[in-house]
Amino acid sequence: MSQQTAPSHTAPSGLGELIRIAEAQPLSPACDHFYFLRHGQTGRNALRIFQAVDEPLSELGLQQAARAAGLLAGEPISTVVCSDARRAHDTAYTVATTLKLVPAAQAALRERNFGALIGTSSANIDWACEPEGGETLTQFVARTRGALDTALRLPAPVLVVAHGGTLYALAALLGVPVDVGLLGNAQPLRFERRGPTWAVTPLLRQADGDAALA
Ligand SMILES: O=C(O)[C@@H](CO)OP(=O)(O)O
Repeated sequence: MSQQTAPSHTAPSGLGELIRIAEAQPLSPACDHFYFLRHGQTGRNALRIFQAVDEPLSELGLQQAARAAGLLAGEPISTVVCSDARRAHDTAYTVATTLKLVPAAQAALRERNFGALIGTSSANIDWACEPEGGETLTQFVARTRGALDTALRLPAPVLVVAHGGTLYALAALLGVPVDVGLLGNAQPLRFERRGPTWAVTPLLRQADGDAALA
């Protein structure tokens, strides 16, 4: 799983706009900690192409999901909630099975709908763009905020399995600085309340290559 080059960790274009929108509507979960997992790699992640909801995990993605399941197996997780996009659901199912849970799939946790950009290169992604037939950044942040607010009211600790965009929005909604190095596929993260602020700790500090980052 480490045959690719190390990630460059360069923040994508338009991320500041996403953060500005999210920070104006902060999220205040009642729980004191939860977990987040971006899905395993897909073939289109590796090629850096915007993908549809039916994109499956690649062979590497399946291995990453199994690795994440092993890392999360020792955590006392009570609820697994996931995006209903195939790549997130299949990752969540692998992890939840190890935890003897069943993931609850939510369309509201999907990645931003990039509309007409789906099928084109995401190498120079600009989160501030307004793709034809897709969601605006404001719409995406509002939808994601609502889905996360609902998910984090479920029996704790909760594991959310979703997307890179979900993680950018989540971090900004909690006021946690975005570390692009945490965006690699299937790297389990623990979010924890520390007084009035939140902190994020990776359960795995291993990236499988920047091809998966967008
Ligand atoms: O489509 C992508 O390349 C990214 C964008 O962040 O989404 P996902 O995390 O679903 O791979």
